[in-house]
Amino acid sequence: MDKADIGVIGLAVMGRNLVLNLVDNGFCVSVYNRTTRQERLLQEFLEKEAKQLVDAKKIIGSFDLSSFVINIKQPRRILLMISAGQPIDYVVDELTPLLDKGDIIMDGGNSEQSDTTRRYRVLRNVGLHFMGIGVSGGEEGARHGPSIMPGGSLEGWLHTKDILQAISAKADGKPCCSWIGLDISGNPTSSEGAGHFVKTVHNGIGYADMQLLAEAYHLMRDVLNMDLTEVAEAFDNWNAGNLEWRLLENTAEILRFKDKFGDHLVEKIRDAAAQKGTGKWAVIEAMNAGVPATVINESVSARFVSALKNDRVAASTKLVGPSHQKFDGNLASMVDDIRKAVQASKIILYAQGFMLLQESLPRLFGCYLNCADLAQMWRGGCVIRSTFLDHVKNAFILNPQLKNLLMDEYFINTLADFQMSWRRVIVTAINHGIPAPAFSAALSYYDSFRCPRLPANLLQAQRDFYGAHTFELLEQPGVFHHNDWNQGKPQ
Ligand SMILES: NC(=O)C1=CN([C@@H]2O[C@H](COP(=O)(O)OP(=O)(O)OC[C@H]3O[C@@H](n4cnc5c(N)ncnc54)[C@H](OP(=O)(O)O)[C@@H]3O)[C@@H](O)[C@H]2O)C=CC1
Ligand SMILES: O=C(CO)[C@H](O)[C@H](O)COP(=O)(O)O
Repeated sequence: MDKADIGVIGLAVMGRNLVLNLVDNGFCVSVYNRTTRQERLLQEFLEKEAKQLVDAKKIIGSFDLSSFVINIKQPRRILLMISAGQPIDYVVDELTPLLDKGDIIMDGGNSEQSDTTRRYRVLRNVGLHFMGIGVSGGEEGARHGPSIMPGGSLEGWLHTKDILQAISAKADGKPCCSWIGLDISGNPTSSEGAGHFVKTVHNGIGYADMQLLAEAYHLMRDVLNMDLTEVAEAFDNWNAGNLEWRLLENTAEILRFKDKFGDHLVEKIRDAAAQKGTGKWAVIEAMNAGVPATVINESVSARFVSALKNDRVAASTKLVGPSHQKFDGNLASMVDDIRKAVQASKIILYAQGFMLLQESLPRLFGCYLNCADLAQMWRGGCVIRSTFLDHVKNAFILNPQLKNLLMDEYFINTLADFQMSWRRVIVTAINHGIPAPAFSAALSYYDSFRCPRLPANLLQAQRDFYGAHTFELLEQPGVFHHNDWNQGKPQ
């Protein structure tokens, strides 16, 4: 029997679909799932999904790790699609003695960038190439073409590029998978945990994309009193307009979905959002980097607040909001204002996300990012894909040194056009006592960023008052002063 081109460990939702995708693309795959559920999962996979393939012989199942390894061509390319965290260390520890120098291990899960950097370094010392590759697109993406964000060992990439680009999504005929990590001259370089960091920020952006649509739905349902089918229609119209956005399309489908009782299922789902950690990691890194990623921050916090379901229900009987008012404006024009609030907030979100990436890659991994290439990578396959990314890509093509997307002409003009709608939406939300944390955080950032004189002079004076932390004068930047604010009086 021919040896496999690649091995995949982990046959849950992502792993099994990636295997099918690999076979569709002509690759022969060695597959393995660990002991506990191994027999059932592997047997089930081999007998059901794999059998339906035209070329089922291209899947070689193994019930032990050493046969799995022996069945792969050298240098071996092994993709881990298992739960992030300790399982990766367990499997890497088991695999390492079975491998030869020059073999490649790719972690396709949602691992934390610092873990990936640690594993990359340990494995490099024993002659193995480790790559952290962010994979996005869920089940459908894995099956038909995900967005893939590979980082880590450059040599590993040279041996896996053809496979990863073949199975990735394509946008405008180009693969949504290219190397993360450039040196100062723009040449590819090894990048430790950079691929997983990019995936983390991608997920943070995903949390905020979802939150913006959730806020739009909340306002339409509870202020505009729209039926969910009408909300779905509005989302479809936005999607058909200039906001072609997969999440919008999926959200409209969710809103329209009725259960066997003829009720909208979404209204029966407990309003307490879960999270596995990637959004939070993005916020933590933004804090470490000193980059204001306020829209992601509010989106992560909104999930935390939602999870306080019992406390919120109790508070709702005690804490008072504005008295109920009927919306007396023009419904169609408020729906359009909400669309513009979503789009304007999205611009702020992506400006913050790209700033976080540009600031963090050199600091954390000693490498740089081609932002236009990344926008292309996110253009297909992944959960945040939308035509909006074309504008992001164009902005970075026009100016590869662009530090903040808000300084791009297209975004300057769009924000100028949309800002009054955005303000009206937030005022309406406030007057009706409806939370709009992501819309509001985005607008506050916009107003702060365009404000030439913030009240931070007072913060500096306060710091100096209580802690002699010093301040600069407008006329003497770089020179630090301390003032005796209470002029010797005891405090
Ligand atoms: N689901 C999604 O939409 C997406 C998921 N991801 C990421 O991809 C990875 C895989 O996700 P998904 O397919 O959903 O599966 P899960 O995250 O549910 O992981 C299940 C797989 O991990 C294996 N596993 C768990 N613990 C161990 C261990 N200690 N040793 C060996 N194997 C172990 C399981 O084996 P067993 O069957 O024996 O329990 C199973 O194959 C995760 O990191 C996830 O965050 C990325 C993008 C999208
Ligand atoms: O990685 C993913 C998509 O690319 C995950 O599906 C998604 O982000 C899950 O995250 P959470 O459970 O925190 O909402």
